[in-house]
Amino acid sequence: MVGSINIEAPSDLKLPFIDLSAEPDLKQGTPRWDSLKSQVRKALQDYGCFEASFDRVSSRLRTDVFGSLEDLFDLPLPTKQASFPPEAFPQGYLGRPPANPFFESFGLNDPHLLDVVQNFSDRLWPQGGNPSFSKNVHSMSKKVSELDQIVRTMILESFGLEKYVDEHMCFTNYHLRVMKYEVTVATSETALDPKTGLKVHTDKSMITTLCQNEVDGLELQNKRGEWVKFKPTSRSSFVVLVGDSLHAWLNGRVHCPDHRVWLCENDKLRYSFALFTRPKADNTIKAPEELIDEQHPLLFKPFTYKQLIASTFSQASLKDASPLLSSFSNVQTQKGDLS
Ligand SMILES: O=C(O)CCC(=O)C(=O)O
Ligand SMILES: [Fe+2]
Repeated sequence: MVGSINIEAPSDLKLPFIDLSAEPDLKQGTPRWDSLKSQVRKALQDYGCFEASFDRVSSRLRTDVFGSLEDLFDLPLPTKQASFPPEAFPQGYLGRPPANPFFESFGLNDPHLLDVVQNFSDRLWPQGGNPSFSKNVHSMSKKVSELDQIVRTMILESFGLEKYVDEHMCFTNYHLRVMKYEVTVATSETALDPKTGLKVHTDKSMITTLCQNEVDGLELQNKRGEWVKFKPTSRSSFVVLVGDSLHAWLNGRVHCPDHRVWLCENDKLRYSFALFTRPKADNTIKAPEELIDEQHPLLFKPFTYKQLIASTFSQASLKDASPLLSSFSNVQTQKGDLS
């Protein structure tokens, strides 16, 4: 929820760092798995997020993905705009919000499926697509979806909810958003802070898994209200964060962090890649009975993801947010809105 924004907050706090590398042997039931799942639970209770190292994504793939994103955003504006019809929203080119002309993004559903990414690339590069773009973005999305599934399995196990793991995996789908942030000097016409990136928001997803090029800027608020600047421990890591849907499904057991992007390096472009694990639109988010008792009364009446998005939309301040941001990111969802 939006609190007062303390820009001068101490910046020496770090996100918890959890090594989810496959080696040595990341298997359910091993002592390493059990120790990692406790770390994940603790991080999500305190911060609602953590930095994950995940060696299934090589540094080569990561470099290639960000190269592909540069190719994508460098396409001529009419090509980007014509790539998807407006009714495909939130897929395709999402433009530059009037309130923040230094930010642009694309969306794509099911990016872990190769034919979906190939179709996207055929639309953007009509002369034969862009095979390396498709290969890189598909491969990254697939591996990040594996990271999401490891994390969700750990979360459910850590709350004694292992019987719901299969159901949980079928309950959701994936949406990719890729973003470019330009840093520029504010002018009197734009009256924007030059460091504006992305306003404070919570994600509506279950889980969001993020990575960025070498330009930092993400800041997150822990449960004590302290802002933590994300300063990666490893340049090849990911940020895993809890969205409103998981917060509600776990009946408030984990923190759902407000976060924003606040650019500090004035001469560099920032690119980010975010895989949102979202409930399917008509699925009902209802906390399992194991998490409801006298000490933990039900916090949210059951709601569908579609209702969550609609409720967010209805509160949107459309004058200063793009349709994308107002529907998916930049408007807060108070507990009461869902009840
Ligand atoms: O670019 C980033 O690092 C964060 C993006 C984000 O918070 C979002 O798209 O919801
Ligand atoms: Fe976000």
